[in-house]
Amino acid sequence: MAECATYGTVAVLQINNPPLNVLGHDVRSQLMSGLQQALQDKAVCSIVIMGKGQTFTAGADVKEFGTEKVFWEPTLHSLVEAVSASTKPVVTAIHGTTLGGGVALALASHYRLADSSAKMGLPEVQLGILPTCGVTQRLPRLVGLQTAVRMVTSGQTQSAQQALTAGLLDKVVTDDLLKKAVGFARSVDVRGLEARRVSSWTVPGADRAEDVLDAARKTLVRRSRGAIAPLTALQAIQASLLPFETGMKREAELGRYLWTSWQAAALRYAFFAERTVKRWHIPRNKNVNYRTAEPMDIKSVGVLGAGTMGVGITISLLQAGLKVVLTEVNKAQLDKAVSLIQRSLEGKSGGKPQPMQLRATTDYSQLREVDLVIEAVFEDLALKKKVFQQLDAVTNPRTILATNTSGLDIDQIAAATQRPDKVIGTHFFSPAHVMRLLENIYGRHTSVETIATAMQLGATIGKVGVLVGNCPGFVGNRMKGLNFTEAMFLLEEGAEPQDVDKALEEFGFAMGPFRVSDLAGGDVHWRRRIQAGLTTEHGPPPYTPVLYRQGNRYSPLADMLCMQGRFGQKTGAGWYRYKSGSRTALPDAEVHRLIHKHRQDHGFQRRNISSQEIVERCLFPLINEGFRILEEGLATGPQDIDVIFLLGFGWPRHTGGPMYYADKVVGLGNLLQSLEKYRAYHPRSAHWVPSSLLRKMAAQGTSLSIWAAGSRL
Ligand SMILES: CC(C)(COP(=O)(O)OP(=O)(O)OC[C@H]1O[C@@H](n2cnc3c(N)ncnc32)[C@H](O)[C@@H]1OP(=O)(O)O)[C@@H](O)C(=O)NCCC(=O)NCCSC(=O)/C=C/CCCCCCCCCCCCC(=O)O
Repeated sequence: MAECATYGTVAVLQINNPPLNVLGHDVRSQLMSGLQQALQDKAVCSIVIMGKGQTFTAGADVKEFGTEKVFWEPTLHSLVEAVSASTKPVVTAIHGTTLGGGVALALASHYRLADSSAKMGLPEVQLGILPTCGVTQRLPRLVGLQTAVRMVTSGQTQSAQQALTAGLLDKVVTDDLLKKAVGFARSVDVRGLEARRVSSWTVPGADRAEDVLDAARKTLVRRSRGAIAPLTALQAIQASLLPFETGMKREAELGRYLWTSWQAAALRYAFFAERTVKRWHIPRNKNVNYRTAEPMDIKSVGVLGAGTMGVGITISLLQAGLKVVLTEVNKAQLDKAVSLIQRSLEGKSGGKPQPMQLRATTDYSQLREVDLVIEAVFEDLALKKKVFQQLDAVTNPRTILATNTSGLDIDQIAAATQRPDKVIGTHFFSPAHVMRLLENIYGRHTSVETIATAMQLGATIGKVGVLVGNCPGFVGNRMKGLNFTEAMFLLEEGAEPQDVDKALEEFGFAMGPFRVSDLAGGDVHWRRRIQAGLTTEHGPPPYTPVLYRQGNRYSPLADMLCMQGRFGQKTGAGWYRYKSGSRTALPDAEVHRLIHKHRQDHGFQRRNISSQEIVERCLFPLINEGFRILEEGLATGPQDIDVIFLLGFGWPRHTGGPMYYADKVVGLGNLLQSLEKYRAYHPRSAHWVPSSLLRKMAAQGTSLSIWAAGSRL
């Protein structure tokens, strides 16, 4: 856990708790006793604290957070204070990615050394808590308010060089950190120790503090969208302007407030959910799971289609060091894509992709030898089936064929080939090189090897792969679609697009559904509705009631906009209007007139609709659908659904995701009651009928977390 050794007059305490040296209770205990021994040993003049293996330490053990263990002595706080109070100089030697509590230990030490490849960060606000243990008090004294605010409130990591420039490190070294740290520790003089205690320093630039803090507060109010940790952390940093002990008390007070908040619990859940989804199984056949599966080795990938998605996918693959054959029948489109890809990679790595790594071609037969193909052509079932037939003919029979469809039937696409076991959905989210989610969809015949390979590919390219079953829209779009459906009903009943967007943005989404629709392009879903027979390019299908389709209430408002060519930002008009070259959504009188006339034509009585009703009506049907998805065995567990929404649809992370939010914030009983209430008002919408799983769980008074713990392997 922690090993102690002496090198002449230097005692070295090395954390050894693989894989990430997290500071659980055992590690803390051993570090504390190592420190005490070193302090008592007359032969020891200085002390080095460092880590073995991958990293110095990834910080506190987050698995302890929900338990009492975090308060067992020595707590992290006691350990950090013991380091700070040491009567012999302590040098912390950092390597790997050092986070949270690791930075707290470094700040309390008297000297800080790092390997040149090290990174340092304070991700606590991402877990809904504060960097306590004196970090908010020592860091500003060391690096100034501005850098401290940036590090603490963003949670982003700094490179060793950046940390050195900021004053966080005393020295950056290359190679043999142990030897260099011991050499450094030998050179430091105990007589200078008092001056090295950061707690005795004052914050540099304190005269400009108000300006810095005001500017940070304004930015954070806008950015945090309801998350309380960043603004609370700012208050703790502000307290660093007070005497050290007073600031420490304030830090502890604010730390306790966040520690017990529901948002901290939700963010902790989100942290582990992202890691849990890699432990997938197929609910209807638990023998098919991550343990029994062996992925194929993927070295080269073909990408078919060089549109926006194809380009983003290609960038992700190249960045991970895979060979890519980008295929597109339209030469001009292909050339444009290659130049976009090169520009994007130059910006990131300072170098063009190696010519060997990216081959661009208009010739399908060049895909013959790749290990896996990702098809990213236009979202049209007939076209995809034709493309898969061609791919089946030209590629090696062992090649996996993946489709980037966002909701079409995987089984129908697979049926166009002679290798349905090697066909899978790999649904990337736009922009594909930025968004971290990869929704992987297995069909009826997809083999376990194919599933494992798609999941492995996700990890290789730095995405979080979530495995789901095949149904229209899969998990993400199937649930998300209901949110938009209700949003339009709200317009019919009296809300304006900006009212709906504002309510959901206040809930924590970066953008409400109408702004998202304008950004993505309303035509995408319009075409899908046309394909599904819900509408036509000229209005409702013949003999179809305007407000009722396929057994459910239907709003034609989005179709009406599309029929006018209002597809959103790209056409300068959608649910809002846009000035040329601008992305700012401006309310549009024409849209208001269209909605108003529609209300009059169909006898809707306009009424005031509260933000609460908007949020509930947009989110509760979506959550109810999540329960149906679990019931139908289309997702391994609620974590999978939550991760899809957190990483793919901008669901506010501090609420944990739709299923967590329903379970722990709304409460399943309350959710059921609300669904029943809205169902009574809106009997023609099947999405208000509560799922039987929800009913059962609400009746039993059980929770999704208990259900998930029992079902996950
Ligand atoms: C970048 C990483 C470090 C590594 O990434 P990667 O290599 O891809 O590995 P992963 O797959 O992510 O992780 C591998 C497994 O390790 C698990 N893991 C990772 N980090 C932790 C962790 N910190 N704790 C536990 N487990 C961890 C992960 O789940 C994987 O497990 P598995 O394979 O799935 O089983 C990456 O991992 C990463 O970014 N990790 C994040 C680490 C992090 O967030 N660190 C900061 C933790 S918070 C902290 O350190 C805070 C310290 C100060 C407060 C301490 C709390 C005290 C109680 C407060 C009481 C109230 C206040 C009172 C005030 C007072 O008195 O002071």
